[in-house]
Amino acid sequence: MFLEEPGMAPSDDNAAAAVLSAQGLTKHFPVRRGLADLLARRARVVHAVDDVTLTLRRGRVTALVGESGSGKSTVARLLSQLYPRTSGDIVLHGAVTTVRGGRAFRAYARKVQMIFQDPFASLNPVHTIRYHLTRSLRIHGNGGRTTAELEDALHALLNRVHLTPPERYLDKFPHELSGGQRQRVAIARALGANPEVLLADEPVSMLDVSIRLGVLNLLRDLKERLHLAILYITHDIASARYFADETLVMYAGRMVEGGDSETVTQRPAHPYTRLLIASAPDPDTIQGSAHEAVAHTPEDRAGGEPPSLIAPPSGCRFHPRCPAAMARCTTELPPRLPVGDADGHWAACWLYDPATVAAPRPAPSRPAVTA
Ligand SMILES: Nc1ncnc2c1ncn2[C@@H]1O[C@H](COP(=O)(O)OP(=O)(O)OP(=O)(O)O)[C@@H](O)[C@H]1O
Repeated sequence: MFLEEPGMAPSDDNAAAAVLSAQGLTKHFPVRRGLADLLARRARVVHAVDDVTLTLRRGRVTALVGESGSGKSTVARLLSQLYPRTSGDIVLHGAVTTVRGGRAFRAYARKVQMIFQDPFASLNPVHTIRYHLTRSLRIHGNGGRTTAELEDALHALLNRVHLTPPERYLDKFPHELSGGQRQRVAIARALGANPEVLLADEPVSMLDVSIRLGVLNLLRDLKERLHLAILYITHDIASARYFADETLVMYAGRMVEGGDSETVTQRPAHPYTRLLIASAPDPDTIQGSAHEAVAHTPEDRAGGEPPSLIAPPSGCRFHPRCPAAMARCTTELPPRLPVGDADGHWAACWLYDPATVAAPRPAPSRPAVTA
């Protein structure tokens, strides 16, 4: 059997073991030069991802949350080594790993698999489910030596994603399945590699609301049974609370907050995380307020547009939209600062600098309206 049997609970130590991490991961995309650029002899770049550090652990889901264009998909593509990085390290089981196609990429992909947002586009319409899964099993050396072993492996994959009985699905074409079933096939195909890491880029955002929960529950089941390390990319912070152990928040290419999901979603510290939550209310009200200078008002929710990533704001990239911005936010990049007493909760925000806390409260940069 190439997949681990269910019911093998990992020890706490194993559950927390780091599998894949990013350290200072940075990706700048070159911008095609126009006449003005040529005359000025300048080469501009899109700062899609800057200095992202995160760790994916065995048997844990890490959510990466942020609005459209914040760099989430680029992080996933960097971690899957589909894109070369501008700088920073990707560390797999303690070793810095750089692969550029060929055999090394295949060996890497055996451990790190990606699931894409669109199950309609990710499966080839002219091939059956059997073809897609057989290909994955064979490429990764998990197809067995005989036809019977291959058939067993195919059945195991479909059982694993709860498409049962497998024979009902194996010879179907993608268009004969629903969106949720297709996404399950895409997940099964990823599992054909017997990976340790799943990078799931908005895996449910294109599915009907009614079937999203089923697919998230399946991913959770895989995390628990196969002890997968899962990166769950979403713009829906409420689903991160439900599904992820840890939540990381990105804004304009940078990580701005992180911690266990319950803390980040219920006691958000960074003004941007508060804005995200205010604009996508959780059914349970958000309790507590780490800093009362940030008002939850409709004005705050509507507060402006994400910045240009070609010329991102200096200092904290959120400062032009931030209701609590101070002078230093416009020039100094805030480091990760610990927040409150929840273990591991941090925010890249000067509000949590002990020097700021000790100083007299600054006036907000724009009028705060009391709700
Ligand atoms: N291949 C590319 N070339 C140039 N710019 C790119 C490329 N891919 C992404 N970008 C830019 O990088 C920034 C981050 O994009 P990315 O797709 O990673 O964000 P995202 O948070 O995943 O957004 P979405 O939820 O809409 O997918 C955006 O400004 C985007 O336009």
